[in-house]
Amino acid sequence: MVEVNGIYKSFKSKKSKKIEVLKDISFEAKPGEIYGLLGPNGAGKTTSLRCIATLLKPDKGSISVNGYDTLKKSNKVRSIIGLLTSDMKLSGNLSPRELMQFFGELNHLDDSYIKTQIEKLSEYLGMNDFLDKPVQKLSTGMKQKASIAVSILHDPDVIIFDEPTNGLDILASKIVVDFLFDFKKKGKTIILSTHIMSEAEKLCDKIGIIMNGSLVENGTFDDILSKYDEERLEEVFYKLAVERGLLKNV
Ligand SMILES: Nc1ncnc2c1ncn2[C@@H]1O[C@H](COP(=O)(O)OP(=O)(O)OP(=O)(O)O)[C@@H](O)[C@H]1O
Repeated sequence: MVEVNGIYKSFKSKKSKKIEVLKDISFEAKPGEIYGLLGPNGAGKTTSLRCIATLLKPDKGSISVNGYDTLKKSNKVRSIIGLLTSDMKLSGNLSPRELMQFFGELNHLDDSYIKTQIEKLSEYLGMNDFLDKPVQKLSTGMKQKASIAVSILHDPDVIIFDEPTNGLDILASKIVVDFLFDFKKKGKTIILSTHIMSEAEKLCDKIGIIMNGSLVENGTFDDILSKYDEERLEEVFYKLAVERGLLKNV
């Protein structure tokens, strides 16, 4: 369970000007639920996810993960979550197996547990053919699978995935989508960001639409669609963007 309560976050520009990128963001995601954070480029999706994952500290507000406050119990929170971000780009000579071993050791996991998880995840994500190849020789989809395997090696209860299908072809995307459904069935709490509306419609139980750092909608699809009297989320998104001056009404 993840509860985000009224968080604000600002960064300093080069001229020391304060830029507020998150303004009063609140939402929650429960076990067995996929929550999708949607928004245009620069809206604040990654910043929100980084705050939940304890990589950034909100200026105001609070976040709890399975009841643990992300500021007061950050180590505990890190042990509960699996984080996948676009800046986790894998490179170098290590193979997926070696990377999983390395990150497992870094997280103080038991060696026999690491080995069992490597076998299990490799089978599960279809990585057997490239488990021992250097990451730098892998395709984008293969690298993404390896990143996912690394992020969930410790069998986290909460999964935070920033644009998990970014750059993947339709087949590789399907593997990621199937994996997310499977994890949802296992009762995990999943929060993901995307700007692919169709993906959100297919995957998410609840969504939050974030624009210019504010959560402008938060709820189930049906609730949001009926509120705007639309059949497609895309149309709602355009309406909201026009209202906020992000898109011209043509
Ligand atoms: N470390 C930082 N320092 C200064 N500004 C930052 C920093 N990180 C993010 N920002 C700014 O915060 C805003 C929100 O960025 P964020 O990465 O959260 O957006 P996003 O919704 O994930 O966008 P995208 O879809 O393009 O990935 C942007 O204007 C970005 O330039």
